[in-house]
Amino acid sequence: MTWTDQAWQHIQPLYSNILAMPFIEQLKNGTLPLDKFQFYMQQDARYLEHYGRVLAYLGSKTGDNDQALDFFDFGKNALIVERALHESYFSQFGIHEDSDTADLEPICHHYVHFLKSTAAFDPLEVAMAAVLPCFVIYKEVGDYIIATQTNQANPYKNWIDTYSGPEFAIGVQKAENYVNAMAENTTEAIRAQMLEAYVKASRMEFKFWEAAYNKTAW
Ligand SMILES: Cc1ncc(CN)c(N)n1
Repeated sequence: MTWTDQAWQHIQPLYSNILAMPFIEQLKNGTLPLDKFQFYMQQDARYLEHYGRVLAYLGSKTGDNDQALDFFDFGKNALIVERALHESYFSQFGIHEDSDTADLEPICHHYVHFLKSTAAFDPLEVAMAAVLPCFVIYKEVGDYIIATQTNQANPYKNWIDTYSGPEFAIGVQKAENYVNAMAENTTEAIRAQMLEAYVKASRMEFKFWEAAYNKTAW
Protein backbone atom coordinates (compact mmCIF):
# COMPACT_ATOMS: atom_id res chain seq x y z
CA MET A 1 0.00 0.00 0.00
CA THR A 2 1.34 3.47 -0.81
CA TRP A 3 2.16 5.98 1.90
CA THR A 4 -0.73 8.22 0.83
CA ASP A 5 -3.18 5.29 0.93
CA GLN A 6 -2.06 4.51 4.47
CA ALA A 7 -2.32 8.16 5.50
CA TRP A 8 -5.77 8.47 3.92
CA GLN A 9 -6.93 5.32 5.72
CA HIS A 10 -5.56 6.72 8.95
CA ILE A 11 -7.77 9.82 8.77
CA GLN A 12 -11.01 8.03 7.76
CA PRO A 13 -12.76 8.76 11.10
CA LEU A 14 -11.90 12.45 10.69
CA TYR A 15 -12.99 12.44 7.04
CA SER A 16 -16.35 10.92 8.04
CA ASN A 17 -16.72 13.74 10.55
CA ILE A 18 -15.99 16.26 7.79
CA LEU A 19 -18.72 14.82 5.56
CA ALA A 20 -21.17 15.03 8.48
CA MET A 21 -20.39 18.70 9.22
CA PRO A 22 -23.34 21.08 8.81
CA PHE A 23 -21.15 23.27 6.58
CA ILE A 24 -20.59 20.43 4.09
CA GLU A 25 -24.13 19.07 4.31
CA GLN A 26 -25.64 22.51 3.67
CA LEU A 27 -23.09 23.35 0.97
CA LYS A 28 -24.16 20.15 -0.77
CA ASN A 29 -27.88 20.96 -0.44
CA GLY A 30 -27.42 24.62 -1.33
CA THR A 31 -28.95 25.64 2.02
CA LEU A 32 -25.77 26.99 3.63
CA PRO A 33 -26.61 30.47 4.96
CA LEU A 34 -24.98 33.13 2.82
CA ASP A 35 -23.22 34.84 5.75
CA LYS A 36 -21.39 31.59 6.59
CA PHE A 37 -20.30 31.12 2.98
CA GLN A 38 -19.18 34.75 2.80
CA PHE A 39 -17.09 34.28 5.93
CA TYR A 40 -15.59 31.12 4.47
CA MET A 41 -14.80 32.74 1.09
CA GLN A 42 -13.18 35.74 2.66
CA GLN A 43 -10.95 33.60 4.87
CA ASP A 44 -10.24 31.14 2.07
CA ALA A 45 -9.05 33.89 -0.25
CA ARG A 46 -6.54 34.93 2.44
CA TYR A 47 -5.60 31.28 3.06
CA LEU A 48 -4.91 30.66 -0.65
CA GLU A 49 -2.55 33.63 -0.93
CA HIS A 50 -0.35 32.06 1.74
CA TYR A 51 -0.85 28.47 0.65
CA GLY A 52 0.18 29.32 -2.92
CA ARG A 53 3.42 30.81 -1.63
CA VAL A 54 4.12 27.77 0.55
CA LEU A 55 3.72 25.49 -2.49
CA ALA A 56 6.07 27.60 -4.60
CA TYR A 57 8.58 27.67 -1.73
CA LEU A 58 8.47 23.88 -1.45
CA GLY A 59 9.01 23.70 -5.21
CA SER A 60 12.14 25.81 -4.79
CA LYS A 61 13.47 23.42 -2.12
CA THR A 62 13.27 20.21 -4.13
CA GLY A 63 16.22 19.03 -6.20
CA ASP A 64 13.90 17.37 -8.73
CA ASN A 65 13.08 19.82 -11.54
CA ASP A 66 9.82 18.11 -12.52
CA GLN A 67 8.63 18.31 -8.94
CA ALA A 68 9.78 21.92 -8.70
CA LEU A 69 7.84 22.86 -11.86
CA ASP A 70 4.72 21.07 -10.65
CA PHE A 71 4.85 22.78 -7.26
CA PHE A 72 5.38 26.17 -8.90
CA ASP A 73 2.24 25.41 -10.95
CA PHE A 74 0.30 24.31 -7.87
CA GLY A 75 1.30 27.57 -6.17
CA LYS A 76 0.28 29.58 -9.21
CA ASN A 77 -3.05 27.75 -9.41
CA ALA A 78 -3.82 28.54 -5.78
CA LEU A 79 -3.38 32.24 -6.56
CA ILE A 80 -5.44 31.90 -9.75
CA VAL A 81 -8.30 30.40 -7.71
CA GLU A 82 -7.86 33.22 -5.21
CA ARG A 83 -8.20 35.73 -8.06
CA ALA A 84 -11.27 33.91 -9.42
CA LEU A 85 -12.82 34.27 -5.99
CA HIS A 86 -12.39 38.02 -6.30
CA GLU A 87 -13.51 38.29 -9.89
CA SER A 88 -16.61 36.12 -9.68
CA TYR A 89 -17.66 34.78 -6.29
CA PHE A 90 -16.99 37.99 -4.38
CA SER A 91 -19.46 39.96 -6.47
CA GLN A 92 -21.84 37.00 -6.89
CA PHE A 93 -22.05 36.53 -3.12
CA GLY A 94 -21.80 40.17 -2.07
CA ILE A 95 -18.44 39.93 -0.33
CA HIS A 96 -16.67 43.22 0.26
CA GLU A 97 -13.54 43.84 -1.78
CA ASP A 98 -11.68 45.00 1.33
CA SER A 99 -11.26 41.30 2.13
CA ASP A 100 -7.62 41.62 1.06
CA THR A 101 -6.95 43.24 4.36
CA ALA A 102 -9.38 41.10 6.37
CA ASP A 103 -7.86 39.67 9.51
CA LEU A 104 -6.88 36.02 9.35
CA GLU A 105 -9.25 34.53 11.89
CA PRO A 106 -7.76 32.12 14.50
CA ILE A 107 -8.00 28.83 12.60
CA CYS A 108 -6.97 30.31 9.25
CA HIS A 109 -4.08 32.06 11.00
CA HIS A 110 -3.00 28.86 12.74
CA TYR A 111 -3.26 26.73 9.59
CA VAL A 112 -1.28 29.19 7.46
CA HIS A 113 1.46 29.53 10.05
CA PHE A 114 1.61 25.80 10.67
CA LEU A 115 2.26 25.31 6.94
CA LYS A 116 4.80 28.11 6.79
CA SER A 117 6.77 26.95 9.82
CA THR A 118 6.69 23.32 8.67
CA ALA A 119 7.96 24.42 5.24
CA ALA A 120 10.71 26.51 6.81
CA PHE A 121 11.96 24.29 9.64
CA ASP A 122 10.97 20.67 9.05
CA PRO A 123 12.34 18.15 6.54
CA LEU A 124 10.98 18.61 3.01
CA GLU A 125 9.16 15.24 3.14
CA VAL A 126 7.25 16.41 6.21
CA ALA A 127 6.34 19.74 4.62
CA MET A 128 5.15 17.98 1.45
CA ALA A 129 2.95 15.71 3.60
CA ALA A 130 1.58 18.76 5.45
CA VAL A 131 0.30 20.43 2.26
CA LEU A 132 -1.33 17.25 0.94
CA PRO A 133 -4.65 17.23 2.86
CA CYS A 134 -5.46 20.57 1.27
CA PHE A 135 -5.43 18.78 -2.10
CA VAL A 136 -6.89 15.42 -1.14
CA ILE A 137 -9.68 16.43 1.22
CA TYR A 138 -11.03 19.06 -1.18
CA LYS A 139 -10.99 16.59 -4.06
CA GLU A 140 -12.77 13.95 -2.00
CA VAL A 141 -15.34 16.41 -0.66
CA GLY A 142 -15.91 17.82 -4.16
CA ASP A 143 -16.42 14.32 -5.60
CA TYR A 144 -18.67 13.35 -2.69
CA ILE A 145 -20.90 16.39 -3.18
CA ILE A 146 -21.18 15.80 -6.94
CA ALA A 147 -22.08 12.13 -6.35
CA THR A 148 -24.71 12.75 -3.68
CA GLN A 149 -26.22 16.19 -4.36
CA THR A 150 -29.84 16.49 -5.44
CA ASN A 151 -30.24 20.26 -5.80
CA GLN A 152 -29.47 21.05 -9.44
CA ALA A 153 -29.92 24.78 -8.75
CA ASN A 154 -27.33 24.88 -5.99
CA PRO A 155 -26.03 28.49 -5.64
CA TYR A 156 -22.64 27.07 -4.62
CA LYS A 157 -22.30 25.01 -7.82
CA ASN A 158 -19.23 26.90 -9.09
CA TRP A 159 -17.34 26.27 -5.90
CA ILE A 160 -18.23 22.57 -6.02
CA ASP A 161 -17.15 22.33 -9.68
CA THR A 162 -13.72 23.81 -8.87
CA TYR A 163 -12.80 20.84 -6.71
CA SER A 164 -14.65 17.97 -8.34
CA GLY A 165 -13.37 18.19 -11.90
CA PRO A 166 -10.79 15.92 -13.57
CA GLU A 167 -8.33 18.81 -13.83
CA PHE A 168 -8.10 19.17 -10.05
CA ALA A 169 -7.85 15.37 -9.69
CA ILE A 170 -4.78 15.25 -11.98
CA GLY A 171 -2.94 17.74 -9.78
CA VAL A 172 -3.90 15.83 -6.64
CA GLN A 173 -2.56 12.58 -8.10
CA LYS A 174 0.71 14.26 -9.09
CA ALA A 175 1.20 15.67 -5.60
CA GLU A 176 0.45 12.27 -4.07
CA ASN A 177 2.93 10.56 -6.38
CA TYR A 178 5.71 12.91 -5.31
CA VAL A 179 4.93 12.36 -1.65
CA ASN A 180 4.89 8.58 -2.12
CA ALA A 181 8.28 8.66 -3.83
CA MET A 182 9.70 10.77 -1.00
CA ALA A 183 8.17 8.49 1.64
CA GLU A 184 9.75 5.44 0.00
CA ASN A 185 13.18 7.01 0.08
CA THR A 186 13.25 8.24 3.63
CA THR A 187 13.49 6.81 7.14
CA GLU A 188 10.80 5.39 9.41
CA ALA A 189 11.29 8.34 11.76
CA ILE A 190 10.61 10.86 8.99
CA ARG A 191 7.61 8.85 7.76
CA ALA A 192 6.18 9.08 11.29
CA GLN A 193 6.65 12.87 11.22
CA MET A 194 5.03 12.99 7.79
CA LEU A 195 1.97 11.21 9.12
CA GLU A 196 1.78 13.53 12.11
CA ALA A 197 1.88 16.59 9.81
CA TYR A 198 -0.74 15.07 7.48
CA VAL A 199 -3.08 14.38 10.41
CA LYS A 200 -2.59 17.89 11.85
CA ALA A 201 -3.34 19.54 8.50
CA SER A 202 -6.43 17.33 8.07
CA ARG A 203 -7.69 18.40 11.48
CA MET A 204 -7.21 21.99 10.45
CA GLU A 205 -9.31 21.42 7.31
CA PHE A 206 -12.11 20.28 9.62
CA LYS A 207 -11.56 23.26 11.92
CA PHE A 208 -11.50 25.69 8.99
CA TRP A 209 -15.04 24.71 7.94
CA GLU A 210 -16.19 24.58 11.56
CA ALA A 211 -14.84 28.11 12.14
CA ALA A 212 -16.64 29.36 9.02
CA TYR A 213 -19.90 27.80 10.15
CA ASN A 214 -19.57 29.41 13.59
CA LYS A 215 -17.99 32.58 12.17
CA THR A 216 -15.28 32.28 14.81
CA ALA A 217 -13.39 35.52 15.38
CA TRP A 218 -10.66 36.41 17.84
C1 LIG B 1 -8.61 25.82 3.72
C2 LIG B 1 -8.50 25.26 2.33
N1 LIG B 1 -7.97 24.03 2.18
C3 LIG B 1 -7.89 23.53 0.89
C4 LIG B 1 -8.29 24.22 -0.21
C5 LIG B 1 -8.18 23.65 -1.57
N2 LIG B 1 -7.01 24.07 -2.21
C6 LIG B 1 -8.81 25.48 0.02
N3 LIG B 1 -9.27 26.26 -0.99
N4 LIG B 1 -8.94 26.02 1.30
